[in-house]
Amino acid sequence: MRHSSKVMVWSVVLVTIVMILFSSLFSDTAANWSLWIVLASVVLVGIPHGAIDHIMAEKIYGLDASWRGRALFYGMYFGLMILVGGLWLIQPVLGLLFFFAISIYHFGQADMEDFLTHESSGFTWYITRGLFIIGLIVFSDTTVSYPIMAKAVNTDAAAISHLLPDAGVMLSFVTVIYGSVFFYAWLTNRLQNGMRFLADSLLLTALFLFTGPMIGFAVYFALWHSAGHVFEMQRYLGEQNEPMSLLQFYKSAAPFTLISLAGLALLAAVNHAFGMEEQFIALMFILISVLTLPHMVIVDKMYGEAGS
Ligand SMILES: CC1=C(/C=C/C(C)=C/C=C/C(C)=C/C=O)C(C)(C)CCC1
Ligand SMILES: [Fe+2]
Repeated sequence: MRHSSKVMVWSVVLVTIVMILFSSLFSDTAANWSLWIVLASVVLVGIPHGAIDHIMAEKIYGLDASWRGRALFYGMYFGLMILVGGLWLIQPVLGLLFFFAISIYHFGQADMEDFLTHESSGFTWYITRGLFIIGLIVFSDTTVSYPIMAKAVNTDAAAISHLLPDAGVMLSFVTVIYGSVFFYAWLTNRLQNGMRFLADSLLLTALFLFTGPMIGFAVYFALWHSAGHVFEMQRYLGEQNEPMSLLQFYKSAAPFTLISLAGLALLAAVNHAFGMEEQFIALMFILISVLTLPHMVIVDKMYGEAGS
């Protein structure tokens, strides 16, 4: 997690601990609220963090404000969205696997920004970190995660649990891989802020084990991934002598956030009309995946440019 100040870091720790206590002490209420907590995370921070991609792209690719520059960006962005949407339509299982693959890379890349020394090239560490996060999301409570994944690929949860090894085995497996790979990274001086990385990993593990995939994801996505990302973009723009305040960030993010939310509302309305409320989270899941690929491409370029 990269955050701009100590106060931010401690606020994230505090919120995480409060959510862990809330889920443990009031587990029924937490379960009832979890969909709303995910929605709040996605709407208030998750979608806005991707909704300034057009501004980032302008800087990163040096696109000018000409029609040609704009057409290039939106053509690329929507083209990639349609590609992912098409994959979901034609081969939902591949759509799901592809989404997990890009989530692993994208989550891992953003998370490791603060913890890798400059000499180490990132890919292995990104993938290891991302695998751990997705492992926690998928296997921390499969009674919650499997039905959502099943809906997205038109099957039932039993089929998924039949296909995959036991969740406890999978969790231990990803934890052992994560632990050993990063122990090696630490031994070979590829890790910096090692103690903070350890604390960060333990806190995230506790978060998912105590709160499950929904609240765990909501907290991670808003406070680790998206907030960290916003600070990273602020740093990048600051280096380009174009500092961006938080208010400016939300203003710039407003148009595409609202368009995405309108899309989500449309999906919800169509679903409601067909009496398929429980599909909603699966649809939101697919919507996020469609938005993630172009976003990932731009963010990857940003990290490459920042040269970290
Ligand atoms: C499996 C699973 C989930 C996974 C969500 C993922 C994988 C989101 C990735 C988002 C990305 C990469 C955003 C980029 O900025 C949910 C919805 C928490 C619900 C429980 C089951
Ligand atoms: Fe992101």
